[in-house]
Amino acid sequence: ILSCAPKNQEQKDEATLKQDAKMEWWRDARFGMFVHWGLYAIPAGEWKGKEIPGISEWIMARAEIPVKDYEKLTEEFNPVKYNAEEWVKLAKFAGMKYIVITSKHHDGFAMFHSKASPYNIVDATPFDRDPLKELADACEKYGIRLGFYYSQAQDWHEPGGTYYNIEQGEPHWDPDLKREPLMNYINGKAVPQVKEILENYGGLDILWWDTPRGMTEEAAKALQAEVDKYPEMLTNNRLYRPWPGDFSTPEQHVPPTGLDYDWEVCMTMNTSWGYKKNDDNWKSSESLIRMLVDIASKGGNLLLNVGPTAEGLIPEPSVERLKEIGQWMQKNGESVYGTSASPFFKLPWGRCTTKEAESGNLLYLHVFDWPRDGVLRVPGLDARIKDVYLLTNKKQKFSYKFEGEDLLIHAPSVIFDPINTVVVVKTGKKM
Ligand SMILES: C[C@@H]1O[C@@H](Oc2ccc([N+](=O)[O-])cc2)[C@@H](O)[C@H](O)[C@@H]1O
Repeated sequence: ILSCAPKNQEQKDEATLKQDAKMEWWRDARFGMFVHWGLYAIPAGEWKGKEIPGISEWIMARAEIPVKDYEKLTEEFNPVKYNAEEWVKLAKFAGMKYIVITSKHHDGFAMFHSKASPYNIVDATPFDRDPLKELADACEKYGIRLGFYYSQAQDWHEPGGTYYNIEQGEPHWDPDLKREPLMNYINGKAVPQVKEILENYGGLDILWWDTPRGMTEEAAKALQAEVDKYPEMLTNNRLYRPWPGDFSTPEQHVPPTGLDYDWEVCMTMNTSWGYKKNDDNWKSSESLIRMLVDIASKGGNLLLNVGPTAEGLIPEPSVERLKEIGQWMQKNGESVYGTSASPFFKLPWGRCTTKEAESGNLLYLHVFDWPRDGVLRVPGLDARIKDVYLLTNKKQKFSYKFEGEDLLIHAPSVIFDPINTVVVVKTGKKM
């Protein structure tokens, strides 16, 4: 018998209640936009006319491009079609509640105005605007929370920065980049830049570190000291392997049974995070909607990625999918936002999310495939049923009966949403 009543407050200790308060907006949000944007959008997966395999934001490493050659990309980076409000409005229409953008990725280039390093978009390119300042203003205007991704360890531009095979003692691919101790880079660039992004953009809601490769406790402590000045800001689990942060970050996969702490899946819509012109391995909007519901039914968040072009435009296939996701979320968002995980282990026809209602609970049954016999079986539901209706048309009621502990819902012949039909079961306390 599954009681879907959440653990009551008094059982929770002080620290847990504090963390719950800190995580509440994020847990309710469930859905955010990840943005990988930088110099790598220019080569877009090709170098000297050759297709470079793998994710495009790693082209400098994959193609072993010397720093002085990669730096030349700054001369032609001028995203004049960039319109922060367009991005934010698109995210908002899709039903996303927060945006996390790459302020600096592993290539070391800052997508914000940085006094700590001249290798930044305002001082090193013809584009004399700070795109992250404009994004922060647009997020403020449209009520979207904002986070910055910052590659704290890997920095392929700096002598002290780490790189992917440093832990194996391999040399950096650019022999001209004389190695220096990590703390030179941490104290000389990373800490000053983290100060800048935490102070100069209206206060961030999330700092999304990546990756702990080559990090030391000393370096992590130096960076964490800056974060501690913003106790309400969330951070992920990628600063320093032993430190969990506020949430974990499964990459490109959904944990089969969820995780028993806060977690957020980051996922591409195609294969590469950064813009890659020949990467057309696009996931369908149907699979992306069902993925969001699957993740919410297991108590997690989805951070869905876009890789804008060097002109500053979100690729059309991404725009199309975000609009289709938005059409579904406009009608069914109630069954995702502010919900908790399913009380059921596995449901043959779909997924379930729950929400506490004034006098009982709401079960949102997400029907991916309606049973051919027209009967929806909800196994082992120990609750008094108050109502069963279609989320998108509350007047559309469903008849039901119990067969033992299983609730059987009978579906009259109505047009269902082939992507995902949400049937709401309102339960009350057992008499
Ligand atoms: C979101 C992605 O994050 C990292 O890639 C990772 C990081 C961690 C794992 N991991 O822990 O499996 C895998 C890829 C980055 O290297 C990549 O470019 C992108 O930004």
